[in-house]
Amino acid sequence: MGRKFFVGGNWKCNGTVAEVKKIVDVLNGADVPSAEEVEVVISPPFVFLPQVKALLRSDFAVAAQNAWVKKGGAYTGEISAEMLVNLEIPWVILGHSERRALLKESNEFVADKVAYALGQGLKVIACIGETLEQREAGETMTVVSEQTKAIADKIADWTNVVLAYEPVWAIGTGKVATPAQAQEVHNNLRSWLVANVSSEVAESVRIIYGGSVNAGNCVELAGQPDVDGFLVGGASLKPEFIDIIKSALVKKC
Ligand SMILES: O=C(CO)COP(=O)(O)O
Repeated sequence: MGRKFFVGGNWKCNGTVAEVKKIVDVLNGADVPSAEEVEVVISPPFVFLPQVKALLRSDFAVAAQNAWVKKGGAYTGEISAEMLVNLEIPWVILGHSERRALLKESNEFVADKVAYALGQGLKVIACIGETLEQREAGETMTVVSEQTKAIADKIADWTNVVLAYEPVWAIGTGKVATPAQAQEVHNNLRSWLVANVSSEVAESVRIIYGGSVNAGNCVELAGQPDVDGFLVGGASLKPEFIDIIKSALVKKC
């Protein structure tokens, strides 16, 4: 097996130069499992990416929170995948539910972004997840498999993809999915990948969970066999993010 535990910190639209320095200082001083045991990726807003990249310890990587769907040009306000590559930013988060909901990014648009970013050599954290209404209507698997299918239809190689299952009802709400709820969806996603992509991809792709992860709930979630890590929002701005990184050690038990 050997899926390396993955912990991403999505800072969303937060931070000042001084706050960024403070968070990076905490990360740089932390005693965490080695890069063999956990892959840590920090995702500040675009404007802070060069600052974070310059200051951050070398065993942690950085990610952008978005990228334009094709080659740059006359797209005011957008940031292209080529620019991220030029700045040596290795990762990008795509399809976050906040962008899907607020900026009306469709499954197809997100999939086009994933395909384009991969084609430029970026590694992608691709986000999927259902709303509360969809969960209550029993549509969770339909929704997440449609989101995943849109991506699967447009990419041939999953090596540089991490799939982030982030139920919308759990994001920023303090209402975390139970370990059983997360495990069920992750396991179903793996079965979907077996049936629709390949058993090799199903076995090797990391499926991480996001939505109100904190120091208090991360260990139990990390203990689930199909939870390969986390995408953390609010808690990634706080020192407790270190404890979340350390939950990687649960996999060794
Ligand atoms: O959206 C998320 C990470 O991308 C999760 O956010 P919270 O951890 O703040 O719920």
